[in-house]
Amino acid sequence: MPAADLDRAWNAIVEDARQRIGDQAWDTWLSVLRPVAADHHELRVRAPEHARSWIADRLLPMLSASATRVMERPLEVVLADAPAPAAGAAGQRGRPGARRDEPAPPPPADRPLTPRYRFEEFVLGPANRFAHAAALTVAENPGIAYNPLFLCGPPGVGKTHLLHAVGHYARRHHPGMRVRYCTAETFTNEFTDALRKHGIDGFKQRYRSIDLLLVDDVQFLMAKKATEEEFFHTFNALHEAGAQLVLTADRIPHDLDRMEQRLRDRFAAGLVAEVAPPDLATRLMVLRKRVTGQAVELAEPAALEEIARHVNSSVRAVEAALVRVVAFASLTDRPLTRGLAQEVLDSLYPGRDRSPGQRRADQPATTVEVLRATALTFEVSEEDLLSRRSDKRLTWARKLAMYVAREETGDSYPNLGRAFGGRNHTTVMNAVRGVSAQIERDPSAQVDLARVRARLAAVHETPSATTTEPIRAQDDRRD
Ligand SMILES: Nc1ncnc2c1ncn2[C@@H]1O[C@H](COP(=O)(O)OP(=O)(O)OP(=O)(O)O)[C@@H](O)[C@H]1O
Repeated sequence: MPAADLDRAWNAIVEDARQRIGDQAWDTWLSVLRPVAADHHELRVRAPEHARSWIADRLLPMLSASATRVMERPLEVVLADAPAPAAGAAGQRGRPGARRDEPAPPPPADRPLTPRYRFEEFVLGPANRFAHAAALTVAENPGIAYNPLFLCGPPGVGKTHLLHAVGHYARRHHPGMRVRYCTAETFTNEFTDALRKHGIDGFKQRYRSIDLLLVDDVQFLMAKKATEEEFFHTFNALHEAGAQLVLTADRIPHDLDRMEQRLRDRFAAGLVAEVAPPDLATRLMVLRKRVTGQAVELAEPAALEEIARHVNSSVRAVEAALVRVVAFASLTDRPLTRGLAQEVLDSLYPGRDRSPGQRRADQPATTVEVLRATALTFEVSEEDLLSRRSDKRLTWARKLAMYVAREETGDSYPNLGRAFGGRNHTTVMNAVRGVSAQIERDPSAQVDLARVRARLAAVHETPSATTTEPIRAQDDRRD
């Protein structure tokens, strides 16, 4: 086939494949494969040396299907013969774009376990007792009791805490055990990177030569076909070798609806333990524990009750409310009383204590309302918030809006990404985590948050109230 025809055919095949597989990992490879020749039955492509076997197993069958569709005849896509290694390069990995004398990068460092996330720090209650018992049993008898253990529930109820606790316990009580903690997002990024840069073998070695694998937020694997498939093989290899897997997700395996059935089945085959939002007594216990740990001066112990009653969605929300109340007391130099807690929380969560009907159904706000409230607070337009403009003040306003939208709507990161101008879910997730950390340590961030919330209350109660005076936000903006 002449070169021009070959290129045209190849572009059409790649386009067909891209539309069907739509996955970052495969997309990476589609862009580095090069067609070299074709006859009536075969189209030969050149692939980077270090990933030939992976491509042959995973990608070529799909490309052959696309080729057959596009060319309207059976056409198999195969690998062209590998070029002979250049003199002096024997044994080196052929990373695309890498200089020959450049050493392969070191494998990514393990994600550390958070020191505080231990069983001893975990407050028990009816909503988490079962999950806690299951996690402890697995930590005591890894690979024997329940495998995998699948912890699931809404945000902020302690799934990550329990996951890390299993890791801490295993490191302390089973010396020599190889433990690895990662998020599903890290797994995805490392996998994509391994494919693109330094070879899949090192990646497999890192994830398969361990005894305990702890993976957070596996819902992020959904709809990423190549990564899902790699995770499936990792899962099987570890399981067959008797290694323990502990996974967390924001829903039960059955509801991971955009994930392959075989992976959902694997997840559900061990023990599924749900964690629910904490009851009042647990919330109060968490607050007491945090206050003791931080030597906070309480003028009235009932202040904690006020916080526990006011905030009931998750332990994370309870902890954040405590931080805000303590910060307010110290900034205004006032004693930490029940009245002060009520005052602060009323401004942060306005309307929560009113009777239904007084406020517009007392329902959570929508993302559109959050955008409007943030735009008014920061005196920018909603288009600016959705745009790619990245000056410091606007970026902070955008991140804050993402954080409030996540808190208010509980919507998924991908959905929020779409609502915020078609951004990637990772951008939203990083923004939410960044803002969450920022408001823990920075009083002016708390003030900004309170102002957006106050504006949101007005926007929410009076949907047309978009022309009210903007509330000025703090001037020292964060990144
Ligand atoms: N029962 C508990 N006892 C003590 N602290 C808790 C408890 N549950 C949650 N926490 C604390 O609440 C915060 C949020 O918990 P964690 O990150 O584990 O939630 P999560 O369920 O994994 O949330 P996400 O799904 O958003 O990742 C952490 O600071 C954690 O230590």
